[in-house]
Amino acid sequence: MAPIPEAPGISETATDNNFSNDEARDKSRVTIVGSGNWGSVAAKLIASNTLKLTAFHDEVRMWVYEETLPSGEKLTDVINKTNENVKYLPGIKLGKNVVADPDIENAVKEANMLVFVTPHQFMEGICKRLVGKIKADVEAISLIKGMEVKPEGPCMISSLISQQLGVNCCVLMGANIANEIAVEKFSEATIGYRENRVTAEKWVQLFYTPYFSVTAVQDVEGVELCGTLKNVVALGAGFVDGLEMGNNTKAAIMRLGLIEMKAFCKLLFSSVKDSTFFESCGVADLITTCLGGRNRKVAEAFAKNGGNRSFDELEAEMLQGQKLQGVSTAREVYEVLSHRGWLQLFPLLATVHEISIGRLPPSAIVNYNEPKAVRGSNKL
Ligand SMILES: NC(=O)C1=CN([C@@H]2O[C@H](COP(=O)(O)OP(=O)(O)OC[C@H]3O[C@@H](n4cnc5c(N)ncnc54)[C@H](O)[C@@H]3O)[C@@H](O)[C@H]2O)C=CC1
Ligand SMILES: O=C(CO)COP(=O)(O)O
Repeated sequence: MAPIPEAPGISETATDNNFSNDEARDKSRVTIVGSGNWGSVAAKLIASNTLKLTAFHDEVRMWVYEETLPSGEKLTDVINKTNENVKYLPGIKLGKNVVADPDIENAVKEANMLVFVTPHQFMEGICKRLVGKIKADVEAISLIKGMEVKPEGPCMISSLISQQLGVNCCVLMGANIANEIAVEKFSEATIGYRENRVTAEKWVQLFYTPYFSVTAVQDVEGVELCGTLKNVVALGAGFVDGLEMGNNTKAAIMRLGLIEMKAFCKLLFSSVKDSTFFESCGVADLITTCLGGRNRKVAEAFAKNGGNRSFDELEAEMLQGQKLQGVSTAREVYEVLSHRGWLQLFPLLATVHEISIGRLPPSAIVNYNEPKAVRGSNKL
């Protein structure tokens, strides 16, 4: 699939004030559900484009899971006063057209386009709260890296959104460490869409900037599973760093991880395309997360402490409210592997989970005496 031409209409510069009532009614309203580190950067990207593009209302609403700051002020009030998310993205102006809203129902009720970007463990509850509260023809996109495991099998977050809310849901994943994009360092991203290319093009328009290059591919499952699984491999990379095993070992983990990611994707969804692994959502996200992500960082500390301090404890201490996705994803992937009798086929993904729950020591990430991981992964 050829990339969609870069951000059609990106140079248009009209604002809401230039339009008649009819034209204003045709414009899409965007709401972001989530306001963490990546959620806030997504707000900045989108808000810079809604000001420029005639297809969108200027205002971008951002639902904030309300909390009280040490100063005693509400986070939402501070964001609206300073135009900064002082807790999750300090020092970065979001754009004056971003409005923080602690009331989720109010935040979504006028939206035509919903951008979901919360840690994946909160999405089931959020979807339940949104049933019957959104417009009938809403388009959604998920930036969330993770999945749920139900008795009937794994459920990707985009499917959860589609099923619970009855909406079409694209995904956007990629080598996107939020703090780097926040300071406008160049990154690429991949949008996965199911059938509607026109909608995918609208999402490309909404996100694209000269420093954020977005390509759309027709492979929702492949894009979303790559973004989800690389967080598990990144824990493995972090264990290697914590044990000071060096770059060659880390490269081996990334290579074996990519093989298992691809095999897992294809076993779950035969439609997943080989080419997706070469998009930003595939190999590039794997590399950046294994080099500079939060999952890597906390896993490094876990291994340095010999597995004696839990991930929950380290997450709370090191991330100040930001959330890891890899540990719960490793558990969810492990559940799928055990349930389907695939544990032997995915030694790296399985071992990461067993280390993270303390069943194996961090050094098991490369078990030289019993090189099962290497043999098993190469068979896939
Ligand atoms: N930060 C990054 O560099 C990137 C993150 N992502 C993905 O984006 C998703 C969201 O991550 P971030 O925006 O970084 O979030 P984060 O980890 O920075 O922040 C945690 C967020 O969860 C909220 N929260 C806490 N308790 C909650 C509850 N009970 N219900 C609802 N929300 C609650 C907090 O208010 C905060 O907004 C994740 O799936 C992550 O993997 C994807 C690409 C890059
Ligand atoms: O998904 C990410 C980069 O694309 C961020 O990964 P971490 O959550 O490990 O920081």
